[in-house]
Amino acid sequence: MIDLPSAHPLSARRGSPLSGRIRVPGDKSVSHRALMLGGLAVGRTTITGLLEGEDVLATARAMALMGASIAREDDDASGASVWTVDGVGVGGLAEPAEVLDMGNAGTGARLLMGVVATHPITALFTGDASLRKRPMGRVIDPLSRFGATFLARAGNRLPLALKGAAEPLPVTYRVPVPSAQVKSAVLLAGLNTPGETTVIEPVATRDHTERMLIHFGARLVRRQGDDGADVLVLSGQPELTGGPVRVPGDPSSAAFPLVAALLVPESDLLLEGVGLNPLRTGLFDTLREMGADLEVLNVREEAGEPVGDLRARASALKGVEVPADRAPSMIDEYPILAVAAACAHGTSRFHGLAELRVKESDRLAAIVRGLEACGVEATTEGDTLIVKGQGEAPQGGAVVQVDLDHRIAMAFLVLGMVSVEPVRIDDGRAIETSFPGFVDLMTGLGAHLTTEQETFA
Ligand SMILES: O=C(O)C1=C[C@@H](OP(=O)(O)O)[C@@H](O)[C@H](O)C1
Ligand SMILES: C=C(OP(=O)(O)O)C(=O)O
Repeated sequence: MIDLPSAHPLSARRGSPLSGRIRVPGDKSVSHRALMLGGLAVGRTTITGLLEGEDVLATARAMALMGASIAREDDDASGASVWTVDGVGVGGLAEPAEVLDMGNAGTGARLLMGVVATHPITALFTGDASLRKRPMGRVIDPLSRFGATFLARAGNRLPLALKGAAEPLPVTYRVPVPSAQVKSAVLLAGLNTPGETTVIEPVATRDHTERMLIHFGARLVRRQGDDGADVLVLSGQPELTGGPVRVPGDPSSAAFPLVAALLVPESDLLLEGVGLNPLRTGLFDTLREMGADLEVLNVREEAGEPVGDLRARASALKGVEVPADRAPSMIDEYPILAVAAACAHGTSRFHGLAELRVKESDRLAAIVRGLEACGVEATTEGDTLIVKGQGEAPQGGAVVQVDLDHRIAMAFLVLGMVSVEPVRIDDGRAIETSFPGFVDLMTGLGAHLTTEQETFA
């Protein structure tokens, strides 16, 4: 998306009730990992339902530059994308002859640094203007302990050069911030390291890397440490075996049409095949606490991940208090939760949100700025976000600056679907990173989204 020439403003205003049955695109976290582990496996991995968003395509390009053979096949009978990856085997990555441009993707950049850190190759990493501002010290520190060396811009920012360790040393690392990206970078570095790599995780975060490592045949043991922290022990240099991977619908993407259906009067929406990994479902629990009419149906397991259908019907929501320990299970959902809170009766308080400051944008600041512009009182106290629910439709009538942040973009378009006056975002291009087809999908359900300037009051 960084190559597109000019901004692409979008407006949302009130449309019809949202009804029907939809599938959201594949899970972004699972898609990145499927490409990386498929590329490190022996034999062929066939990925069904891969997210074809910019973030994931950047990972596909990077893995191909290091020797994996990656191809897009015809869609399957249900219309899901099918990709094949012929891997090089753990330790078999080739030095990339070009810079690895990870675009907008923090996950792609940080996890791939983990993979490269224990291969005897040098790779140059960069990204778009958003990714170049994000902190990389959190992976540079543990990956250096394996013997990798880094040359990065001031403040440990991209672009950076990474020289992987020729003779990696096993590491025991206690993750200092609740971050699945940091945990995963260390585990992925442990893959090509002889002996055991140990990650200690005091606060549980999404475990897609662990599940997928086991799915590909790695030996990973999980136990509880004396202080209650999770201890993950990975045996290095396994032979990973390629095979089928089915990517569930992304719960973080499902959140946007789902909250829109709760807020737009008379809506009734079914979202099929949504990933329900318990370390990702904090938003759904929170919305139910707010009074949402939200049902989980037909729960099943696909390729090691729980999946189900979600039915959301328009609901009167009330304010809620969300404790800090729930944040990791819904870390990407606060922008859209804040929009739900803005429409609810009563004040909501969301605690423990420091990590939101280092996402694609400073999301705490972006949420407060956007809500205030739309006539909603919102503020922060330390790492707590406070939103004063209107109990009725917010005023809207603002242009919200997106700063290359897809979740801010989609959240404020949803606000525009219910507010008195339309809401406009200055640039919708970032939506392509995680939710290609968002505008068409929402429009097909009854939402009114347009690029036309004159619809903005
Ligand atoms: O591991 C992952 O796939 C992700 C982890 C989270 O980031 P952090 O690890 O920085 O919390 C999340 O915000 C991101 O969208 C995806
Ligand atoms: C934070 C996100 O992604 P990443 O860190 O991969 O850029 C996100 O998708 O909300």
